[in-house]
Amino acid sequence: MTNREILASLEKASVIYRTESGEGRQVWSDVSMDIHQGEWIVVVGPNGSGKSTLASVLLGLSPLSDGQFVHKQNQHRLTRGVLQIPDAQFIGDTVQEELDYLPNGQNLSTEARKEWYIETLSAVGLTIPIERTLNTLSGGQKQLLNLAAALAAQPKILVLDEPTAMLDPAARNEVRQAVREAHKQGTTIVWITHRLEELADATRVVGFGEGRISFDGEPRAFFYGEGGELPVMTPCMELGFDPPFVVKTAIGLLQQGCQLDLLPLDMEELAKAVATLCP
Ligand SMILES: Nc1ncnc2c1ncn2[C@@H]1O[C@H](COP(=O)(O)OP(=O)(O)OP(=O)(O)O)[C@@H](O)[C@H]1O
Repeated sequence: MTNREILASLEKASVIYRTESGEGRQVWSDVSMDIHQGEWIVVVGPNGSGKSTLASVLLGLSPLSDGQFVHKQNQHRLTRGVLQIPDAQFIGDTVQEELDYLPNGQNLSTEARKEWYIETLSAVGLTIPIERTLNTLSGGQKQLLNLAAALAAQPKILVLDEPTAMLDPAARNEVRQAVREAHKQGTTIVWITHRLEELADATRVVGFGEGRISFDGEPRAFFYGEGGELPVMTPCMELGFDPPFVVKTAIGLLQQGCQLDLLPLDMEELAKAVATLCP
């Protein structure tokens, strides 16, 4: 797929969660994947298929029951992220305390640190006073604060578990922009989502089905299949997802016998593909 440096690898990894009654419940089996420097991996799959377990494993929160998680770098420096339940990640009581736990601001003068708080928060579009207590923030603000802290820690791999789930369209856009910026600076992205439009930036799609990786490849192959034939059942459909409008339109055109130079992933590409059909 790529010859870039491997930052971390899962090798035949399994996870068993213990239920309250003490029984073991296997939720992951035989999961293998390499995460390469500079990738933007979007992880999709139905509810309960094991996507959040990937976030927990990468962030060092869920131990493996079998297999290995191999990484050269200290895990704390390697991965940072945003979990689905924002409160689970807070350490401090106020916004300021939350940011003070990060090593980055600790050696700054008082003046420079004030600037740093503002910069860190504004990277995700937050303008809240740093004195605010965390329990007075909305769910979306908490999610953004966690993202701000994760970005400020400058991890090698940024792990995002449905980071836009509680956000309005403007805040979703802020998140997308902030993550794009981090990716441009070299951060590797692992983005878990149910929103297929969030595949737009992906270099690779990993699809989970029932605790196993059922697809691992490029976004175009995810949406249109790999055979180069008229798609009937694609990896996207096999995972139970309704393809986005752009993909459905392109498949409809192919079914009508149109030859498309490019299988489009977004509206701009669809417009270009349709334009080539016009005399
Ligand atoms: N702490 C836990 N203890 C027991 N079972 C768990 C625990 N966390 C997750 N599970 C189970 O593991 C399976 C995979 O869960 P996971 O949260 O990884 O799925 P998911 O794909 O992220 O789901 P969703 O899209 O609903 O967030 C599910 O069946 C879930 O019920």
